[in-house]
Amino acid sequence: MATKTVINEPPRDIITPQVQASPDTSSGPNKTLSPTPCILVVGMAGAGKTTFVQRLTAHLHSKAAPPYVINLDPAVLKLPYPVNIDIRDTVNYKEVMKQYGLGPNGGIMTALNLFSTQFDQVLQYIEKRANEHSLVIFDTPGQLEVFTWSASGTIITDTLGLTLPTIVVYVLDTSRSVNPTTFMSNMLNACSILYKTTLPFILVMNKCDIIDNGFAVEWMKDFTVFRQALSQETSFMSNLVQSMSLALEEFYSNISSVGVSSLTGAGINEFLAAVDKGRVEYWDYLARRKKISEQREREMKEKTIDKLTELKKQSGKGTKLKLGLDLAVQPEYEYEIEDDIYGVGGESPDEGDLVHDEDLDLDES
Ligand SMILES: Nc1nc2c(ncn2[C@@H]2O[C@H](COP(=O)(O)OP(=O)(O)OP(=O)(O)O)[C@@H](O)[C@H]2O)c(=O)[nH]1
Repeated sequence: MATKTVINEPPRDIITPQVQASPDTSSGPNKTLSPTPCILVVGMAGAGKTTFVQRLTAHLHSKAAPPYVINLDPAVLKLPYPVNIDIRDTVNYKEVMKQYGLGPNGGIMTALNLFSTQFDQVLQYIEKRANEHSLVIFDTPGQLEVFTWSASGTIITDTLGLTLPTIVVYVLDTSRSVNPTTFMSNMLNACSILYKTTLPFILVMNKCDIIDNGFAVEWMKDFTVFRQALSQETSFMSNLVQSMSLALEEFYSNISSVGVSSLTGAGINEFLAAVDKGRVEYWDYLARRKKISEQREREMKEKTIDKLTELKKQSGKGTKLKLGLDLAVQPEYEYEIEDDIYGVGGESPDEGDLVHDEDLDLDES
C-alpha cells in the first residue's frame, strides 16, 4: 500500500522591500560550504512545472531530505506545495497592474523586477538554510519569456549562477510534442536558454504517463529518424525545421534529458541523478565564467593602455600646437602660385589655391 507523507507548511522567510547594496558575488560559491544545488524550473505554460515541483518536493520530504522552495510566480492563485519564500508575500501583482496601468504579463514582469531588487535577501536566506535542505527549487512564472528574457530573470539567473551550484531545468510537455514541428520549437526555446545562461541543463520530458518519451529521445539521437517523422508533415515549415534540427545536434550533446511523470512520480530518481551530474558540471561552468571575465578584464586593461598611449601621443602633439597658439604664432601660409597661371606679379590666388601648413607634412620640431 502506498504511504502518504504529510508535509507541514514551513515557517515562511519573508523578503522585505528595502534599499540594499547589490549582492556580493565576487567570492563565488564555496565548494565545501555551499554544496546544496539550486534548480531553476522553467518551461512553457502548462508544461507541468508546478506539478513537477510538487512531485519533487513530496519525494524529497518522503526521503527526509526536504528542499527549500521559492515561488517566483506572482500570479499563481494556489500553490500545491509548501514554500519557504513566496514572491506574493513581497509584491502584490494585482496592485502593480493597477498602479502602473499594466496588463497581466506586464504586471508579472514588473512584479518580478521589483522582487529581483531584493534578491540579495533571498541569497542570504538560502545560505542560512543550506544545511537543512537537500535542494533549492525555484518555480518560475507560466509565461516562459517573462522569466528567461527579462532583465529580472537575467539578474536572478546570473546572480544565482555565480553564488550557488545552479542548474536550469526545462520542463517539456511530452504529450504535446509528438508533432516534430512543435517538438522543434520547444527545443529551440530550450536551446536559446542554454546558450543564454550556459548553466548545466536538464530537459525534463514530463507527462510520460500519457506517452513514453522514447520517440523524443530517438529524434534527439538520430537525425534521420527525426527527418523521417518530419517527411510526413505537410506543413511548409518542414524544410526550415529540418535545417534547424541539424543546428541542434550540439545542443543535444550538451544536455541531460530524463523522462518523468509528475503525476505518478516515475523518473524522479533519474532526475535526481541528473541533478548530481549537473552539480559536478557546474564547476566547469564557473571555471568558464571566471576565464571569460579574466579575458574581458585583460582586454579592458589592454584597451585602456592603448587609449592612454594614444592620448599621450596626441597630447604631446597638442602641447606643441597649443604652445604655438599661446605664443600667438599665426599659422603660416605658403602660397604655391604657378607663374604660368597667374603670371608674374599676377592676381592674388583664390583661397582654394592656398596650401595651409596644416595640410602639409610639417616638421614640428
Ligand atoms: N497526465 C499528466 N498530467 C500532468 C503532469 N504534470 C502536469 N500535468 C497536468 O498538466 C496541467 C498543467 O500543469 P501545471 O503544473 O499547472 O503546469 P505549469 O507549467 O505549472 O503551468 P503554468 O504555471 O500555468 O504555466 C495540469 O492539469 C496538471 O495536472 C503529468 O506528469 N502527467
